[in-house]
Amino acid sequence: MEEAVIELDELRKTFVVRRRAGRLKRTRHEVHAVESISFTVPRGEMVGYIGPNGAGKSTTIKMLTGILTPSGGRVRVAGLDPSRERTALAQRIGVVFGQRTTLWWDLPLRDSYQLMRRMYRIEEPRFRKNLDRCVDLLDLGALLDVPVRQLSLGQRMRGDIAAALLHDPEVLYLDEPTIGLDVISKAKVREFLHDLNAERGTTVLLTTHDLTDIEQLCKRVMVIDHGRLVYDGDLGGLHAIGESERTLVVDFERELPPVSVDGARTVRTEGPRQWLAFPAGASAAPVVTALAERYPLVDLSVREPDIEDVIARMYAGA
Ligand SMILES: Nc1ncnc2c1ncn2[C@@H]1O[C@H](COP(=O)(O)OP(=O)(O)OP(=O)(O)O)[C@@H](O)[C@H]1O
Repeated sequence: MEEAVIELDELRKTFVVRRRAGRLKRTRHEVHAVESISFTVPRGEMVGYIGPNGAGKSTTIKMLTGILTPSGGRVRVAGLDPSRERTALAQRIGVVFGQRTTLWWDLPLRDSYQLMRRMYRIEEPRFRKNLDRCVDLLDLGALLDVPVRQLSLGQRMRGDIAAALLHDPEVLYLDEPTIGLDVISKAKVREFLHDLNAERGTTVLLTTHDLTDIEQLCKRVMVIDHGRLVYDGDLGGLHAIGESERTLVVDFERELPPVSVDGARTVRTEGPRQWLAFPAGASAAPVVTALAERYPLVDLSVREPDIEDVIARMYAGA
């Protein structure tokens, strides 16, 4: 059997919050952020961990890193109990939060990496090797002497990914690694993660709102909602359950009544622009051909369903 690197067994986290109720009174509420989640991730797998806002994703990741202590259940990462053995675990995992940086704002990237080397006690040859590899594959050469605050979001994200990998972690948690990035930066980050997983066998748990990240990187996706695991399988299966749709955004030469073509339906019109929905599993080509034959097209683009949409449909169909 494949070795499990991440193991969760009926893991729970409840927060107690006190709210003001009147001038002096405070009432006590329990927030069940994670309610009995169980799953395992074998070594070398790259898994998507998705769900709507407030579903419990960050709380799970915080328990996997040891930042938060579970209220119940069991968690093991690389054979360690994260909250009890947090220091030992830190040597085995890497974490990247898209919305925050672990780098020193006023220091050049190079100096941040030196500080990481000391914090993680990485021997010089290993540090050199890993840094050279990241600099090469993430295109960081020209940025090493730039203070972090002067980097663009995409450059900073690449810098953060490198920082998380200098100590050769077996497991990498990525929380929204492509958020706010342009198309080229997204592609660069995805290609790097793909190669990292393929070449080094790093186990990756990826949280994202961008379904294309999952499509391009993960065979397996887990969906969490209201603190519970509601799906564990491949993305195709998720689309099938949710009967999700992609949207063709079409600009015509002039304002038209809602157009009609086989395989798609107009869901919105605004001036010369119309939005046509079609099944996510189908090709856009026949719809585009039919449109081009019958209507004066100026431009078009395809919009992927977002995760909220897929999950909402999953419930609607259930
Ligand atoms: N420290 C805390 N104290 C009280 N409630 C909390 C705390 N942290 C999270 N929560 C609550 O727990 C629930 C799950 O939050 P969590 O941040 O894990 O969701 P998420 O899936 O990561 O959401 P997002 O996609 O918005 O980041 C939410 O209802 C949130 O308000």
